Amino acid sequence: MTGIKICGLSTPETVDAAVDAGATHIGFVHHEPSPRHVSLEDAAKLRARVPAGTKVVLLTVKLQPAEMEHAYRTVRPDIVQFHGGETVQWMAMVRKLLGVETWRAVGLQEKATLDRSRKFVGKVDRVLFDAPAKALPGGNGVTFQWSILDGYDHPMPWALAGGLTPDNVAEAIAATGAPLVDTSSGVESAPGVKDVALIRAFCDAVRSAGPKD
Ligand SMILES: O=C(O)c1ccccc1NCC(=O)[C@H](O)[C@H](O)COP(=O)(O)O
Repeated sequence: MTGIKICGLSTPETVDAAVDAGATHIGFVHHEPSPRHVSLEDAAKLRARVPAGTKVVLLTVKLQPAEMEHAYRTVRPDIVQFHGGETVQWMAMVRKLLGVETWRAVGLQEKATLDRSRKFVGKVDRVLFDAPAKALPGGNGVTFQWSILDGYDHPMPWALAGGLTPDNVAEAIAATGAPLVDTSSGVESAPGVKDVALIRAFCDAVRSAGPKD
């Protein structure tokens, strides 16, 4: 089955709705400029609601080493997602020292970026192909040209993000074969305000797209 990450959740009701709808991953954004920002303390409380079968992803943007460790120990996510141009060495160090799964977002505008993303093989556990950063590093609700991924022989686990909605996610899966899809803005009624009906519709649309390898 295609994995589903619902990102930028910030209330108990929407966390529960995403879990009930069948999300495989729940994302918490810890980045103050974002309308989806949650404090580490709130993220820890929300995290406690998530059952063991659903993975918790903590999004961070260029934290200092001590901040990163504090964030990890407070929230205890299953996965840390990097969104701020962190170096390969830094991400590999976090993965090793904290023993946590790590993902790296890659903004895709051209094929050459795909080739450059090969440097993450063996350094992080998954790359998340997203639209290029705008005002925010992520969560901008913008799609990128999925055809950039045509014929690409993925050398490591990956996920698709960027402007995915209940209306376009089945087409995105068919076009790219994404093993895991991620949405944030596409299941919101306003920036930072998640909509339970849209979360359910997104998860249903992914399932309707059928199983993927
Ligand atoms: O969502 C945010 O506000 C955000 C802020 C800072 C760094 C990353 C952020 N989101 C990262 C995600 O994984 C989003 O789900 C991904 O970029 C897709 O977002 P969208 O295009 O809105 O579906």
